[in-house]
Amino acid sequence: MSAIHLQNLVKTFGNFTALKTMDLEIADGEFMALLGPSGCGKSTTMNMIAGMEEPTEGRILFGDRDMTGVPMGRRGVGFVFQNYAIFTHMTVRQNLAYGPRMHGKPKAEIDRRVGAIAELLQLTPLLDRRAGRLSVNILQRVAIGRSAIMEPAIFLLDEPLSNVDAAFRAVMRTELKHLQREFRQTMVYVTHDQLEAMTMADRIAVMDHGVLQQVGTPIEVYNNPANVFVAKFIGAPGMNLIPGRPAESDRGLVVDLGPLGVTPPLPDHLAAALRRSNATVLYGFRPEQAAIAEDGEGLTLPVTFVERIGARTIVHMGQGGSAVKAVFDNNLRVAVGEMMVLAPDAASVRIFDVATGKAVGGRHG
Ligand SMILES: Nc1ncnc2c1ncn2[C@@H]1O[C@H](COP(=O)(O)OP(=O)(O)OP(=O)(O)O)[C@@H](O)[C@H]1O
Repeated sequence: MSAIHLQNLVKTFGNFTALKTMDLEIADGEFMALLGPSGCGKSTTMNMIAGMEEPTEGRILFGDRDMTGVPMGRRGVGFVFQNYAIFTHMTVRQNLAYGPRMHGKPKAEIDRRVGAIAELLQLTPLLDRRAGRLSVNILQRVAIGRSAIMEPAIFLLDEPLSNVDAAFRAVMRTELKHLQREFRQTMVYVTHDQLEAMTMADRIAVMDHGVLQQVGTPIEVYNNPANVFVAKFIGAPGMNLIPGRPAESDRGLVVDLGPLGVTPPLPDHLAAALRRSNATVLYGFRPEQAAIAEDGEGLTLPVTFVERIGARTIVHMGQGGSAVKAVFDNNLRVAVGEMMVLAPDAASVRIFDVATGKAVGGRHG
């Protein structure tokens, strides 16, 4: 039985539909990220799970219990928002102890829980400091601790790291994952940051414009995006997508990319799927999954920009409206204006139908 089951949820505000039929099952103990750009309906979904909003249509089940219409306070969920809610006149210890105290827990139990959660979130040295004097980073950590200390079976976090600085965010990604494993919680985590989703989540629900686009493990959504939106949104940089037409060659089916040349032959399953249609397609490959073609056979493009980011070099290429990026290590010597011949890794190539935006050829290995 799933811990949370969203059944055909719809949410409208007046005549605006923020969520168009969301159907999602979250397993017990699973870390599920709701990922998508601003305004895609992530928070609306989360607020309905928490009980802050009621769905216009559909049901929300926790286990086999229908929670639709049950007030927030009786759903037994922990909730952490982007903007931490902390009592600034209290110490960190008093903030952490607040929930268990309100629930009438015995002092020894409160002390034990405060000690454990402070240790987990590295707050032990700060326990007797007044919250009002602490940095935003630490306050968000206290806010997470204050919710986590209630040991909720379902823990909802809505962009909890968006106000903290980058270095601290990296630390917190590890700590939150650790926290979730420690307490074996079902965690639903809203973010627009694919790095957060990719590094922490067991599965990711990718959303756009109020529509669930794909649900899968981080590696599934990276390797096998269901459509063009997911292909572009996941990955940094996102997948290269070049318009072209399938064409027969003496070596098998290829894609004619116009001024960029002709691709290497497609793997059999893609060729078979494409032969059935005469569609215009997008030829997709990840910037990390292409090499410089030593034999000179591949997509030929002029270099327009070279970005050197520590260990990686991102080479931007472009011609006739097609922009392509490729990622190499930092040993690459290349200059703007040079022609580059790229050979995408055949097994990683993905094809999308231009008309529907959907991946062609089903799932890949
Ligand atoms: N109470 C409301 N009344 C009217 N429109 C709303 C309301 N709440 C949300 N919306 C609209 O619904 C859409 C989805 O909002 P939601 O907050 O769920 O998006 P989001 O994916 O969480 O984005 P963000 O990260 O920007 O919060 C947005 O267009 C938003 O303006």
